[in-house]
Amino acid sequence: MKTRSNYWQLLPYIQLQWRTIIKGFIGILGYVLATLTLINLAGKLAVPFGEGNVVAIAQLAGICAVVFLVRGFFQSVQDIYMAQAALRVAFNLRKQVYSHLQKLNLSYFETAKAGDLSYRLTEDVDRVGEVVNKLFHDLVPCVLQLLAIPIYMIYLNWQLTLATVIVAPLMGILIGWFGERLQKYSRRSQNRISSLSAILTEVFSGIRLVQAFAAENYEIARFSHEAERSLKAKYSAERLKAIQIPIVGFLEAVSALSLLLVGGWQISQRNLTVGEFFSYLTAAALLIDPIGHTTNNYNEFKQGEASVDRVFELLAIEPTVLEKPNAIALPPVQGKVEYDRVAFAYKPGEPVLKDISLLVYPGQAIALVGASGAGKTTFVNLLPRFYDPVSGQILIDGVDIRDVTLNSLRRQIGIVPQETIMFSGTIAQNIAFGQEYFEMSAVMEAAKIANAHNFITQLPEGYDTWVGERGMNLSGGQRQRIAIARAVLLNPQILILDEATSALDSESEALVQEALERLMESRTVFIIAHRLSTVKRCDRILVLEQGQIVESGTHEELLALHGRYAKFYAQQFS
Ligand SMILES: Nc1ncnc2c1ncn2[C@@H]1O[C@H](COP(=O)(O)OP(=O)(O)OP(=O)(O)O)[C@@H](O)[C@H]1O
Repeated sequence: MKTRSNYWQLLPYIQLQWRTIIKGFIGILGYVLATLTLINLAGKLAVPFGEGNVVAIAQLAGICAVVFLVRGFFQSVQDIYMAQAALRVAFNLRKQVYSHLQKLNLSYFETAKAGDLSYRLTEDVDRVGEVVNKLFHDLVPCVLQLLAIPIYMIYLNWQLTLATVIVAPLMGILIGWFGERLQKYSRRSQNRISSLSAILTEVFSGIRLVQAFAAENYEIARFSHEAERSLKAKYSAERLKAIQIPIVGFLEAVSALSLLLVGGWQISQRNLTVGEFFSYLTAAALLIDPIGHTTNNYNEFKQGEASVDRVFELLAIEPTVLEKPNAIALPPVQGKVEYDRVAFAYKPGEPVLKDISLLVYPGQAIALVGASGAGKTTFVNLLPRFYDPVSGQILIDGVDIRDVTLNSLRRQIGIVPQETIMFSGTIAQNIAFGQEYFEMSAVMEAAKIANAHNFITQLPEGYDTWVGERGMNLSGGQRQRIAIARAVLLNPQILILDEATSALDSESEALVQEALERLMESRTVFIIAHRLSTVKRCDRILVLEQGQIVESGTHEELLALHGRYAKFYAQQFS
Protein backbone atom coordinates (compact mmCIF):
# COMPACT_ATOMS: atom_id res chain seq x y z
CA MET A 1 0.00 0.00 0.00
CA LYS A 2 1.34 3.44 -0.87
CA THR A 3 0.64 6.43 1.32
CA ARG A 4 1.54 10.10 0.78
CA SER A 5 5.24 10.06 0.35
CA ASN A 6 6.47 13.03 2.33
CA TYR A 7 7.52 14.34 5.65
CA TRP A 8 4.32 16.26 6.31
CA GLN A 9 2.95 13.27 8.13
CA LEU A 10 5.55 13.89 10.82
CA LEU A 11 4.30 17.40 11.47
CA PRO A 12 1.92 16.52 14.36
CA TYR A 13 4.75 14.68 16.11
CA ILE A 14 7.15 17.58 15.53
CA GLN A 15 4.59 20.12 16.73
CA LEU A 16 4.39 18.34 20.07
CA GLN A 17 8.05 19.17 20.64
CA TRP A 18 7.77 22.86 19.84
CA ARG A 19 9.14 24.06 23.17
CA THR A 20 12.33 22.06 22.82
CA ILE A 21 12.66 22.99 19.15
CA ILE A 22 12.43 26.72 19.98
CA LYS A 23 15.25 26.32 22.50
CA GLY A 24 17.24 24.56 19.79
CA PHE A 25 16.51 27.39 17.35
CA ILE A 26 17.83 29.94 19.83
CA GLY A 27 21.03 27.89 19.75
CA ILE A 28 21.04 27.96 15.93
CA LEU A 29 20.44 31.68 15.80
CA GLY A 30 23.27 32.34 18.24
CA TYR A 31 25.51 30.06 16.22
CA VAL A 32 24.78 31.81 12.91
CA LEU A 33 25.24 35.28 14.44
CA ALA A 34 28.55 34.23 15.96
CA THR A 35 29.63 32.91 12.57
CA LEU A 36 28.83 36.23 10.87
CA THR A 37 30.76 38.05 13.60
CA LEU A 38 33.77 35.87 12.86
CA ILE A 39 33.64 36.82 9.15
CA ASN A 40 33.57 40.46 10.09
CA LEU A 41 36.51 40.05 12.49
CA ALA A 42 38.52 38.21 9.82
CA GLY A 43 38.19 41.25 7.52
CA LYS A 44 39.39 43.51 10.35
CA LEU A 45 42.46 41.31 10.88
CA ALA A 46 43.78 42.16 7.39
CA VAL A 47 44.59 45.79 8.34
CA PRO A 48 46.93 45.12 11.32
CA PHE A 49 48.40 42.30 9.30
CA GLY A 50 49.33 44.78 6.56
CA GLU A 51 50.69 47.22 9.17
CA GLY A 52 52.54 44.52 11.10
CA ASN A 53 50.69 45.65 14.28
CA VAL A 54 51.17 42.62 16.53
CA VAL A 55 49.27 44.10 19.50
CA ALA A 56 46.19 44.79 17.39
CA ILE A 57 46.46 41.30 15.86
CA ALA A 58 46.66 39.76 19.34
CA GLN A 59 43.65 41.78 20.54
CA LEU A 60 41.55 40.75 17.55
CA ALA A 61 42.69 37.15 17.86
CA GLY A 62 41.61 37.25 21.53
CA ILE A 63 38.17 38.54 20.56
CA CYS A 64 37.97 35.84 17.86
CA ALA A 65 38.72 33.19 20.49
CA VAL A 66 35.90 34.49 22.71
CA VAL A 67 33.49 34.51 19.75
CA PHE A 68 34.57 30.95 18.96
CA LEU A 69 33.76 29.94 22.52
CA VAL A 70 30.36 31.62 22.32
CA ARG A 71 29.75 29.92 18.99
CA GLY A 72 30.66 26.57 20.56
CA PHE A 73 28.25 27.20 23.43
CA PHE A 74 25.39 27.89 21.03
CA GLN A 75 26.38 24.84 19.02
CA SER A 76 26.01 22.67 22.14
CA VAL A 77 22.64 24.25 22.90
CA GLN A 78 21.35 23.48 19.42
CA ASP A 79 22.78 19.93 19.49
CA ILE A 80 21.27 19.08 22.85
CA TYR A 81 17.78 20.41 22.26
CA MET A 82 17.44 19.27 18.67
CA ALA A 83 18.60 15.76 19.55
CA GLN A 84 16.13 15.71 22.44
CA ALA A 85 13.27 16.81 20.16
CA ALA A 86 14.16 14.29 17.46
CA LEU A 87 14.44 11.40 19.90
CA ARG A 88 11.07 12.32 21.37
CA VAL A 89 9.54 12.41 17.87
CA ALA A 90 10.89 8.91 17.18
CA PHE A 91 9.76 7.66 20.60
CA ASN A 92 6.20 8.94 20.17
CA LEU A 93 6.00 7.62 16.65
CA ARG A 94 7.24 4.20 17.74
CA LYS A 95 4.75 4.09 20.60
CA GLN A 96 1.91 5.13 18.34
CA VAL A 97 2.75 2.57 15.65
CA TYR A 98 3.07 -0.17 18.27
CA SER A 99 -0.28 0.73 19.86
CA HIS A 100 -1.83 0.87 16.42
CA LEU A 101 -0.50 -2.58 15.55
CA GLN A 102 -2.03 -3.95 18.75
CA LYS A 103 -5.43 -2.81 17.50
CA LEU A 104 -5.12 -4.62 14.18
CA ASN A 105 -6.92 -7.87 13.64
CA LEU A 106 -5.56 -11.36 13.67
CA SER A 107 -6.14 -11.52 9.93
CA TYR A 108 -3.49 -8.83 9.44
CA PHE A 109 -0.88 -10.72 11.47
CA GLU A 110 -1.65 -13.95 9.66
CA THR A 111 -0.18 -12.42 6.52
CA ALA A 112 2.30 -9.89 7.95
CA LYS A 113 5.87 -10.95 8.53
CA ALA A 114 7.08 -10.58 12.10
CA GLY A 115 10.64 -9.71 11.01
CA ASP A 116 9.44 -7.00 8.65
CA LEU A 117 7.27 -5.46 11.37
CA SER A 118 10.08 -5.44 13.90
CA TYR A 119 12.43 -3.89 11.38
CA ARG A 120 9.99 -1.09 10.67
CA LEU A 121 9.46 -0.45 14.38
CA THR A 122 13.15 -0.44 15.20
CA GLU A 123 15.44 0.50 12.30
CA ASP A 124 12.99 2.53 10.24
CA VAL A 125 11.74 4.54 13.22
CA ASP A 126 15.35 5.13 14.30
CA ARG A 127 16.13 6.42 10.86
CA VAL A 128 13.15 8.77 10.95
CA GLY A 129 14.48 10.08 14.28
CA GLU A 130 17.95 10.56 12.83
CA VAL A 131 16.56 12.43 9.86
CA VAL A 132 14.45 14.70 12.06
CA ASN A 133 17.55 15.35 14.15
CA LYS A 134 19.56 16.13 11.02
CA LEU A 135 16.77 18.32 9.72
CA PHE A 136 16.78 20.64 12.72
CA HIS A 137 20.23 20.33 13.85
CA ASP A 138 22.06 20.35 10.56
CA LEU A 139 19.92 21.12 7.57
CA VAL A 140 18.04 24.12 8.97
CA PRO A 141 21.19 25.86 10.29
CA CYS A 142 23.00 25.10 7.04
CA VAL A 143 20.18 26.54 4.98
CA LEU A 144 20.13 29.59 7.27
CA GLN A 145 23.87 30.00 6.74
CA LEU A 146 23.44 29.49 3.01
CA LEU A 147 20.96 32.35 3.04
CA ALA A 148 22.69 34.66 5.50
CA ILE A 149 26.29 34.37 4.30
CA PRO A 150 25.58 35.11 0.59
CA ILE A 151 23.45 38.12 1.61
CA TYR A 152 26.43 39.39 3.57
CA MET A 153 28.65 38.56 0.61
CA ILE A 154 26.43 40.56 -1.76
CA TYR A 155 26.66 43.42 0.69
CA LEU A 156 30.45 43.10 0.62
CA ASN A 157 30.87 42.81 -3.15
CA TRP A 158 28.12 41.76 -5.54
CA GLN A 159 30.37 41.03 -8.56
CA LEU A 160 32.44 38.58 -6.54
CA THR A 161 29.25 36.99 -5.19
CA LEU A 162 27.94 36.51 -8.70
CA ALA A 163 31.17 34.76 -9.66
CA THR A 164 30.91 32.52 -6.59
CA VAL A 165 27.29 31.51 -6.92
CA ILE A 166 27.16 31.20 -10.71
CA VAL A 167 27.23 27.43 -10.43
CA ALA A 168 24.60 27.30 -7.67
CA PRO A 169 21.55 26.62 -9.90
CA LEU A 170 23.34 23.77 -11.62
CA MET A 171 24.37 22.42 -8.25
CA GLY A 172 20.77 22.62 -7.00
CA ILE A 173 19.47 20.71 -10.01
CA LEU A 174 22.13 18.03 -9.60
CA ILE A 175 21.47 17.60 -5.89
CA GLY A 176 17.74 17.26 -6.57
CA TRP A 177 18.30 14.72 -9.33
CA PHE A 178 20.60 12.58 -7.21
CA GLY A 179 18.27 12.87 -4.22
CA GLU A 180 15.29 11.48 -6.11
CA ARG A 181 17.26 8.47 -7.26
CA LEU A 182 18.75 7.90 -3.86
CA GLN A 183 15.28 7.84 -2.35
CA LYS A 184 14.25 5.11 -4.80
CA TYR A 185 17.31 2.99 -4.12
CA SER A 186 16.99 3.54 -0.43
CA ARG A 187 13.42 2.34 -0.35
CA ARG A 188 14.47 -0.74 -2.24
CA SER A 189 17.33 -1.31 0.16
CA GLN A 190 15.11 -0.93 3.25
CA ASN A 191 12.59 -3.40 1.82
CA ARG A 192 15.34 -5.91 1.18
CA ILE A 193 16.74 -5.61 4.69
CA SER A 194 13.24 -6.01 6.01
CA SER A 195 12.77 -9.23 4.03
CA LEU A 196 16.08 -10.42 5.37
CA SER A 197 14.95 -9.73 8.90
CA ALA A 198 11.66 -11.55 8.17
CA ILE A 199 13.59 -14.63 7.02
CA LEU A 200 15.73 -14.54 10.17
CA THR A 201 12.69 -14.35 12.45
CA GLU A 202 11.02 -17.20 10.58
CA VAL A 203 14.06 -19.43 10.61
CA PHE A 204 15.07 -18.89 14.21
CA SER A 205 11.55 -19.46 15.49
CA GLY A 206 11.26 -22.60 13.37
CA ILE A 207 14.83 -23.81 13.80
CA ARG A 208 13.63 -27.25 14.97
CA LEU A 209 11.81 -27.75 11.71
CA VAL A 210 14.82 -26.57 9.71
CA GLN A 211 17.05 -29.07 11.49
CA ALA A 212 14.48 -31.87 11.40
CA PHE A 213 14.16 -31.51 7.65
CA ALA A 214 17.92 -31.07 7.21
CA ALA A 215 16.97 -27.87 5.40
CA GLU A 216 20.04 -25.90 6.52
CA ASN A 217 21.51 -25.62 3.04
CA TYR A 218 18.16 -24.66 1.59
CA GLU A 219 17.82 -21.92 4.22
CA ILE A 220 21.41 -20.75 3.69
CA ALA A 221 20.72 -20.44 -0.04
CA ARG A 222 17.47 -18.56 0.60
CA PHE A 223 19.26 -16.23 3.03
CA SER A 224 22.20 -15.64 0.66
CA HIS A 225 19.85 -14.86 -2.19
CA GLU A 226 18.01 -12.24 -0.14
CA ALA A 227 21.28 -10.90 1.33
CA GLU A 228 22.65 -10.48 -2.17
CA ARG A 229 19.57 -8.58 -3.28
CA SER A 230 20.05 -6.35 -0.25
CA LEU A 231 23.71 -5.86 -1.13
CA LYS A 232 22.83 -4.86 -4.69
CA ALA A 233 20.22 -2.37 -3.56
CA LYS A 234 22.61 -0.78 -1.09
CA TYR A 235 25.44 -0.82 -3.59
CA SER A 236 23.32 1.10 -6.12
CA ALA A 237 22.81 3.84 -3.54
CA GLU A 238 26.48 3.94 -2.57
CA ARG A 239 27.60 4.03 -6.22
CA LEU A 240 25.30 6.95 -6.88
CA LYS A 241 26.73 8.86 -3.90
CA ALA A 242 30.26 8.08 -5.07
CA ILE A 243 29.49 9.66 -8.44
CA GLN A 244 27.75 12.65 -6.93
CA ILE A 245 30.47 13.71 -4.49
CA PRO A 246 33.22 14.44 -7.12
CA ILE A 247 30.73 16.20 -9.41
CA VAL A 248 29.59 18.54 -6.66
CA GLY A 249 33.25 18.92 -5.57
CA PHE A 250 34.22 19.95 -9.08
CA LEU A 251 31.50 22.58 -9.16
CA GLU A 252 32.76 23.90 -5.83
CA ALA A 253 36.26 24.14 -7.29
CA VAL A 254 34.95 26.02 -10.34
CA SER A 255 33.25 28.43 -8.00
CA ALA A 256 36.45 28.94 -5.94
CA LEU A 257 38.55 29.46 -9.05
CA SER A 258 36.18 32.02 -10.55
CA LEU A 259 36.23 33.84 -7.21
CA LEU A 260 40.04 34.04 -7.34
CA LEU A 261 39.98 35.22 -10.94
CA VAL A 262 37.40 37.95 -10.42
CA GLY A 263 38.96 38.95 -7.08
CA GLY A 264 42.45 39.17 -8.62
CA TRP A 265 41.11 41.22 -11.48
CA GLN A 266 39.26 43.63 -9.15
CA ILE A 267 42.37 44.10 -6.97
CA SER A 268 44.44 44.84 -10.09
CA GLN A 269 41.84 47.43 -11.09
CA ARG A 270 42.00 48.94 -7.54
CA ASN A 271 38.26 48.23 -7.07
CA LEU A 272 38.94 45.96 -4.12
CA THR A 273 41.35 46.10 -1.20
CA VAL A 274 43.24 43.07 0.06
CA GLY A 275 41.40 43.43 3.42
CA GLU A 276 38.02 43.31 1.75
CA PHE A 277 39.12 40.32 -0.28
CA PHE A 278 40.33 38.63 2.95
CA SER A 279 36.95 39.13 4.56
CA TYR A 280 35.22 37.97 1.43
CA LEU A 281 37.36 34.81 1.21
CA THR A 282 36.54 33.97 4.84
CA ALA A 283 32.85 34.25 4.06
CA ALA A 284 33.26 32.05 0.98
CA ALA A 285 35.28 29.50 2.99
CA LEU A 286 32.56 29.42 5.62
CA LEU A 287 30.11 28.48 2.86
CA ILE A 288 31.95 25.27 1.96
CA ASP A 289 30.86 23.48 5.10
CA PRO A 290 27.12 24.22 4.84
CA ILE A 291 27.13 23.36 1.12
CA GLY A 292 28.69 19.96 1.84
CA HIS A 293 26.33 19.34 4.73
CA THR A 294 23.28 20.39 2.76
CA THR A 295 24.16 18.01 -0.05
CA ASN A 296 24.70 15.13 2.35
CA ASN A 297 21.66 15.96 4.39
CA TYR A 298 19.50 16.27 1.36
CA ASN A 299 20.59 12.78 0.30
CA GLU A 300 19.91 11.40 3.75
CA PHE A 301 16.64 13.22 3.78
CA LYS A 302 15.55 11.53 0.59
CA GLN A 303 16.77 8.17 1.85
CA GLY A 304 14.96 8.71 5.14
CA GLU A 305 11.75 9.42 3.27
CA ALA A 306 11.63 5.72 2.38
CA SER A 307 11.63 4.91 6.10
CA VAL A 308 8.98 7.55 6.82
CA ASP A 309 6.78 5.92 4.19
CA ARG A 310 7.36 2.43 5.55
CA VAL A 311 6.43 3.52 9.08
CA PHE A 312 3.34 5.47 8.04
CA GLU A 313 2.16 2.58 5.87
CA LEU A 314 1.62 0.69 9.10
CA LEU A 315 -0.39 3.54 10.60
CA ALA A 316 -2.58 3.62 7.50
CA ILE A 317 -3.77 0.04 7.96
CA GLU A 318 -7.28 0.15 9.36
CA PRO A 319 -8.47 -2.42 11.88
CA THR A 320 -11.54 -4.27 10.63
CA VAL A 321 -12.86 -5.29 14.04
CA LEU A 322 -13.84 -1.93 15.45
CA GLU A 323 -15.15 -0.85 18.78
CA LYS A 324 -18.28 1.30 18.56
CA PRO A 325 -17.70 4.84 19.84
CA ASN A 326 -20.50 4.33 22.37
CA ALA A 327 -19.42 0.81 23.33
CA ILE A 328 -20.19 -0.08 26.95
CA ALA A 329 -18.18 -2.30 29.25
CA LEU A 330 -19.71 -5.78 29.30
CA PRO A 331 -20.87 -6.34 32.89
CA PRO A 332 -19.72 -9.56 34.59
CA VAL A 333 -21.46 -12.31 32.63
CA GLN A 334 -23.37 -15.46 33.61
CA GLY A 335 -22.17 -17.20 30.47
CA LYS A 336 -25.22 -17.56 28.24
CA VAL A 337 -24.00 -17.57 24.64
CA GLU A 338 -26.15 -17.27 21.56
CA TYR A 339 -25.14 -17.51 17.89
CA ASP A 340 -27.99 -16.12 15.84
CA ARG A 341 -27.86 -17.00 12.10
CA VAL A 342 -24.14 -16.33 12.02
CA ALA A 343 -22.27 -16.49 8.71
CA PHE A 344 -18.61 -15.80 8.10
CA ALA A 345 -16.12 -15.71 5.23
CA TYR A 346 -12.40 -14.83 5.21
CA LYS A 347 -12.71 -13.91 1.56
CA PRO A 348 -15.89 -12.63 -0.09
CA GLY A 349 -17.78 -15.42 -1.83
CA GLU A 350 -16.03 -18.20 0.08
CA PRO A 351 -18.23 -18.85 3.13
CA VAL A 352 -16.53 -20.67 5.99
CA LEU A 353 -19.49 -20.61 8.41
CA LYS A 354 -23.09 -20.67 7.19
CA ASP A 355 -26.25 -19.91 9.11
CA ILE A 356 -25.04 -21.02 12.54
CA SER A 357 -27.65 -20.77 15.28
CA LEU A 358 -27.02 -22.02 18.75
CA LEU A 359 -28.05 -21.33 22.32
CA VAL A 360 -25.73 -22.33 25.14
CA TYR A 361 -26.77 -21.96 28.78
CA PRO A 362 -24.38 -20.87 31.52
CA GLY A 363 -22.19 -23.72 32.70
CA GLN A 364 -22.73 -25.93 29.65
CA ALA A 365 -19.80 -27.57 27.89
CA ILE A 366 -20.02 -27.76 24.10
CA ALA A 367 -17.71 -29.96 22.06
CA LEU A 368 -16.98 -29.06 18.46
CA VAL A 369 -15.99 -31.96 16.28
CA GLY A 370 -15.52 -32.25 12.54
CA ALA A 371 -12.97 -32.82 9.85
CA SER A 372 -9.99 -30.53 9.43
CA GLY A 373 -11.08 -27.31 7.76
CA ALA A 374 -14.72 -27.71 8.83
CA GLY A 375 -14.61 -24.34 10.58
CA LYS A 376 -14.21 -25.22 14.28
CA THR A 377 -11.45 -22.69 14.98
CA THR A 378 -13.27 -20.02 13.03
CA PHE A 379 -16.42 -20.77 15.03
CA VAL A 380 -14.74 -20.10 18.39
CA ASN A 381 -12.66 -17.18 17.07
CA LEU A 382 -15.84 -15.18 16.50
CA LEU A 383 -16.66 -15.17 20.21
CA PRO A 384 -13.78 -12.93 21.40
CA ARG A 385 -14.27 -10.95 18.16
CA PHE A 386 -11.00 -11.93 16.53
CA TYR A 387 -13.22 -11.63 13.48
CA ASP A 388 -16.74 -10.28 13.04
CA PRO A 389 -19.49 -12.30 11.34
CA VAL A 390 -20.50 -11.09 7.89
CA SER A 391 -24.13 -11.56 8.92
CA GLY A 392 -26.05 -12.57 12.01
CA GLN A 393 -25.05 -11.74 15.57
CA ILE A 394 -23.51 -13.24 18.66
CA LEU A 395 -24.95 -12.44 22.06
CA ILE A 396 -23.56 -13.01 25.51
CA ASP A 397 -26.18 -12.81 28.26
CA GLY A 398 -28.41 -11.22 25.62
CA VAL A 399 -25.93 -8.43 24.75
CA ASP A 400 -24.64 -8.16 21.18
CA ILE A 401 -20.87 -8.52 21.49
CA ARG A 402 -20.40 -5.69 18.97
CA ASP A 403 -21.97 -3.26 21.46
CA VAL A 404 -19.34 -3.78 24.16
CA THR A 405 -15.70 -2.80 24.51
CA LEU A 406 -13.22 -5.37 23.22
CA ASN A 407 -11.34 -5.29 26.48
CA SER A 408 -14.35 -6.05 28.66
CA LEU A 409 -15.39 -8.84 26.29
CA ARG A 410 -12.02 -10.53 25.98
CA ARG A 411 -11.27 -10.27 29.68
CA GLN A 412 -14.28 -12.51 30.33
CA ILE A 413 -13.31 -15.18 27.82
CA GLY A 414 -10.44 -17.47 28.70
CA ILE A 415 -8.56 -19.26 25.97
CA VAL A 416 -6.39 -22.33 26.34
CA PRO A 417 -4.80 -22.81 22.94
CA GLN A 418 -3.34 -26.00 21.47
CA GLU A 419 0.18 -24.64 21.64
CA THR A 420 1.02 -22.72 24.77
CA ILE A 421 2.90 -19.56 23.95
CA MET A 422 5.37 -18.45 26.58
CA PHE A 423 6.84 -14.98 26.78
CA SER A 424 10.26 -14.21 28.14
CA GLY A 425 9.78 -13.69 31.85
CA THR A 426 9.41 -15.73 35.01
CA ILE A 427 6.93 -18.58 35.39
CA ALA A 428 4.86 -16.39 37.71
CA GLN A 429 4.79 -13.59 35.12
CA ASN A 430 3.78 -16.10 32.48
CA ILE A 431 0.87 -17.34 34.58
CA ALA A 432 -0.22 -13.77 35.32
CA PHE A 433 0.23 -12.80 31.67
CA GLY A 434 -1.45 -9.51 30.80
CA GLN A 435 -1.78 -8.36 34.42
CA GLU A 436 0.47 -5.56 35.52
CA TYR A 437 -0.01 -6.26 39.21
CA PHE A 438 -0.67 -9.65 40.62
CA GLU A 439 -0.71 -11.39 43.97
CA MET A 440 1.81 -14.18 44.25
CA SER A 441 -0.61 -16.13 46.42
CA ALA A 442 -3.26 -15.99 43.66
CA VAL A 443 -0.72 -17.21 41.08
CA MET A 444 0.18 -20.14 43.35
CA GLU A 445 -3.46 -20.96 43.97
CA ALA A 446 -4.09 -21.01 40.21
CA ALA A 447 -1.05 -23.21 39.66
CA LYS A 448 -2.30 -25.64 42.28
CA ILE A 449 -5.69 -25.93 40.57
CA ALA A 450 -3.86 -26.42 37.27
CA ASN A 451 -1.68 -29.23 38.69
CA ALA A 452 1.37 -27.08 37.98
CA HIS A 453 2.43 -26.11 41.51
CA ASN A 454 4.38 -29.29 42.19
CA PHE A 455 6.57 -29.18 39.13
CA ILE A 456 7.12 -25.44 39.48
CA THR A 457 8.32 -25.72 43.07
CA GLN A 458 10.75 -28.42 42.00
CA LEU A 459 12.45 -26.04 39.57
CA PRO A 460 15.64 -24.46 40.97
CA GLU A 461 14.11 -21.03 41.24
CA GLY A 462 10.49 -22.04 41.57
CA TYR A 463 8.05 -19.40 40.40
CA ASP A 464 10.95 -17.07 39.61
CA THR A 465 12.44 -19.47 37.05
CA TRP A 466 13.07 -17.59 33.86
CA VAL A 467 11.51 -19.07 30.75
CA GLY A 468 12.48 -18.13 27.22
CA GLU A 469 10.17 -17.19 24.42
CA ARG A 470 9.19 -20.71 23.58
CA GLY A 471 9.12 -22.06 27.11
CA MET A 472 12.45 -23.82 26.75
CA ASN A 473 13.05 -26.55 29.31
CA LEU A 474 9.35 -27.14 29.92
CA SER A 475 7.66 -30.26 28.62
CA GLY A 476 4.51 -30.11 26.49
CA GLY A 477 2.34 -31.19 29.42
CA GLN A 478 3.96 -28.62 31.74
CA ARG A 479 3.35 -25.85 29.24
CA GLN A 480 -0.28 -26.90 28.93
CA ARG A 481 -0.69 -26.76 32.69
CA ILE A 482 0.81 -23.25 32.71
CA ALA A 483 -1.78 -22.29 30.11
CA ILE A 484 -4.51 -23.77 32.30
CA ALA A 485 -3.17 -21.86 35.32
CA ARG A 486 -3.34 -18.67 33.24
CA ALA A 487 -7.01 -19.31 32.53
CA VAL A 488 -7.73 -20.19 36.18
CA LEU A 489 -6.17 -16.92 37.32
CA LEU A 490 -8.18 -14.92 34.80
CA ASN A 491 -11.26 -16.73 36.13
CA PRO A 492 -13.46 -16.18 33.07
CA GLN A 493 -17.08 -17.26 32.92
CA ILE A 494 -16.61 -18.40 29.32
CA LEU A 495 -13.81 -20.65 28.21
CA ILE A 496 -12.46 -21.74 24.85
CA LEU A 497 -10.31 -24.85 24.84
CA ASP A 498 -8.45 -26.00 21.81
CA GLU A 499 -7.47 -29.47 22.86
CA ALA A 500 -3.89 -30.35 22.03
CA THR A 501 -3.64 -33.05 19.40
CA SER A 502 -0.14 -34.15 20.36
CA ALA A 503 -0.27 -37.09 22.73
CA LEU A 504 1.25 -36.76 26.18
CA ASP A 505 2.54 -39.62 28.26
CA SER A 506 -0.24 -41.11 30.35
CA GLU A 507 0.88 -39.57 33.64
CA SER A 508 1.13 -36.07 32.17
CA GLU A 509 -2.13 -36.62 30.29
CA ALA A 510 -3.93 -37.51 33.52
CA LEU A 511 -2.59 -34.36 35.24
CA VAL A 512 -3.68 -32.15 32.33
CA GLN A 513 -7.11 -33.79 32.17
CA GLU A 514 -7.67 -33.35 35.87
CA ALA A 515 -6.60 -29.71 35.66
CA LEU A 516 -8.92 -29.11 32.72
CA GLU A 517 -11.85 -30.66 34.55
CA ARG A 518 -11.31 -28.32 37.49
CA LEU A 519 -10.97 -25.37 35.12
CA MET A 520 -14.19 -26.20 33.27
CA GLU A 521 -16.28 -26.52 36.40
CA SER A 522 -19.32 -24.20 36.34
CA ARG A 523 -18.16 -22.28 33.27
CA THR A 524 -19.56 -22.14 29.76
CA VAL A 525 -17.02 -24.02 27.69
CA PHE A 526 -16.42 -24.48 23.99
CA ILE A 527 -13.96 -27.27 23.28
CA ILE A 528 -12.42 -28.13 19.97
CA ALA A 529 -12.19 -31.75 21.01
CA HIS A 530 -9.82 -34.39 19.83
CA ARG A 531 -10.24 -36.90 22.62
CA LEU A 532 -13.16 -39.20 23.17
CA SER A 533 -13.05 -38.79 26.95
CA THR A 534 -13.55 -35.04 26.53
CA VAL A 535 -16.30 -35.37 23.94
CA LYS A 536 -18.26 -37.85 26.07
CA ARG A 537 -18.22 -35.55 29.06
CA CYS A 538 -19.69 -32.56 27.22
CA ASP A 539 -23.32 -31.52 27.52
CA ARG A 540 -23.65 -31.18 23.81
CA ILE A 541 -21.62 -32.12 20.77
CA LEU A 542 -21.80 -30.09 17.57
CA VAL A 543 -20.69 -31.79 14.40
CA LEU A 544 -19.45 -29.24 11.90
CA GLU A 545 -19.20 -29.94 8.22
CA GLN A 546 -18.25 -27.32 5.67
CA GLY A 547 -19.19 -24.52 8.00
CA GLN A 548 -22.57 -25.89 9.07
CA ILE A 549 -23.85 -27.65 12.17
CA VAL A 550 -24.99 -30.95 10.73
CA GLU A 551 -25.67 -32.79 14.00
CA SER A 552 -26.14 -31.72 17.59
CA GLY A 553 -26.75 -33.72 20.77
CA THR A 554 -25.11 -35.77 23.49
CA HIS A 555 -22.69 -38.57 22.75
CA GLU A 556 -25.39 -41.21 23.22
CA GLU A 557 -27.99 -39.32 21.21
CA LEU A 558 -25.61 -38.86 18.29
CA LEU A 559 -24.44 -42.46 18.33
CA ALA A 560 -28.07 -43.56 18.21
CA LEU A 561 -28.56 -41.39 15.10
CA HIS A 562 -26.06 -43.51 13.18
CA GLY A 563 -25.20 -40.41 11.22
CA ARG A 564 -22.02 -38.42 10.70
CA TYR A 565 -20.99 -38.42 14.34
CA ALA A 566 -21.29 -42.19 14.54
CA LYS A 567 -19.11 -42.45 11.44
CA PHE A 568 -16.69 -39.84 12.70
CA TYR A 569 -16.57 -41.59 16.08
CA ALA A 570 -15.79 -44.89 14.42
CA GLN A 571 -12.97 -43.28 12.39
CA GLN A 572 -11.43 -41.04 15.01
CA PHE A 573 -12.00 -42.50 18.41
CA SER A 574 -12.60 -46.19 18.23
N1 LIG B 1 -6.94 -16.64 8.14
C1 LIG B 1 -7.57 -17.34 7.17
N2 LIG B 1 -7.70 -16.81 5.94
C2 LIG B 1 -8.34 -17.49 4.97
N3 LIG B 1 -8.89 -18.70 5.13
C3 LIG B 1 -8.81 -19.29 6.34
C4 LIG B 1 -8.14 -18.64 7.42
N4 LIG B 1 -8.19 -19.45 8.51
C5 LIG B 1 -8.87 -20.56 8.11
N5 LIG B 1 -9.24 -20.46 6.82
C6 LIG B 1 -10.02 -21.44 6.05
O1 LIG B 1 -11.29 -21.55 6.66
C7 LIG B 1 -11.71 -22.89 6.69
C8 LIG B 1 -12.03 -23.30 8.13
O2 LIG B 1 -10.83 -23.26 8.87
P1 LIG B 1 -10.76 -23.57 10.43
O3 LIG B 1 -9.38 -23.37 10.88
O4 LIG B 1 -11.85 -22.82 11.12
O5 LIG B 1 -11.14 -25.14 10.43
P2 LIG B 1 -10.96 -26.20 11.61
O6 LIG B 1 -12.17 -27.02 11.58
O7 LIG B 1 -10.63 -25.51 12.88
O8 LIG B 1 -9.71 -27.02 11.09
P3 LIG B 1 -8.55 -27.74 11.94
O9 LIG B 1 -9.18 -28.82 12.74
O10 LIG B 1 -7.65 -28.27 10.88
O11 LIG B 1 -7.90 -26.68 12.76
C9 LIG B 1 -10.63 -23.71 6.04
O12 LIG B 1 -11.00 -23.96 4.71
C10 LIG B 1 -9.41 -22.82 6.12
O13 LIG B 1 -8.58 -23.06 5.02
